[in-house]
Amino acid sequence: MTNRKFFVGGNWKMNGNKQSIDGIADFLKTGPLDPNTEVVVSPPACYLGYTRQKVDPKIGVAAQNCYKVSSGAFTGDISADMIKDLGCEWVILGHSERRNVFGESDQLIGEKTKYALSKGMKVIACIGEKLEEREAGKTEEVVFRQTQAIIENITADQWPNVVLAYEPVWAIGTGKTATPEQAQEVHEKLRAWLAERVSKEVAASVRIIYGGSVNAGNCKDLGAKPDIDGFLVGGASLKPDFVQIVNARQ
Ligand SMILES: O=C(COP(=O)(O)O)NO
Repeated sequence: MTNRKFFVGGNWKMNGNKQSIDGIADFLKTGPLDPNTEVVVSPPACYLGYTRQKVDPKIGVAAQNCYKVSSGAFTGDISADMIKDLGCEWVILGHSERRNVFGESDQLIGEKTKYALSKGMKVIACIGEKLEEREAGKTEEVVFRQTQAIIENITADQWPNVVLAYEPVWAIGTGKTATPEQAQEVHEKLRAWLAERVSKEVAASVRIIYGGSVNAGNCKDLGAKPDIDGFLVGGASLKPDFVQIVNARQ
């Protein structure tokens, strides 16, 4: 295996309440969690402070989005400064639901990435093709285009604060998980592309994690692939099975 620390994120999306967060905090405390896995959970913005207080300090807390400036007339949005003010250091950017439900462009996601990193945040940057794009043989074209808009906003010293999440849209919330071979193929090609476009060092060190219907039953086979450095888990991160996913490499 590589020297990239295995990384498992739990994207709770627009789900939960204080009582359910208490339950998640409890099963995470019980674990036991593999100490060799970096764990980050991501609640809805209104529960960032509560979650930060409730979960073990060793577990990171991520916002599910943020805007591209520190403050101003942007009703309904939040900034990296506010996320940090709540003691949270991570933010997920470019999730396919932000792209396809809320219309976020590659350019906006790139600007958000630049801003969040400039404020010292750690970023989980999401990419992934739609089913029709895969069926049209455009997976690489789409993934490379999306990643280009992200990497051009990252300076060399900021790369340790970046995790890339490949989340094929057709696998998200559908139960149609990419096979370990399908996911490995994209991760391997993306890493080779990064070696050309950024550097061999960045390509070798950046974590590329997979998201899309990961569960306790498929996480070990996925996690055994050399270029799959972890997961960004949706539905299964709300349940105690999440502990098994965190421990996929054990
Ligand atoms: O969107 C996802 C994946 O969601 P699911 O695990 O529910 O497919 N991660 O950010």
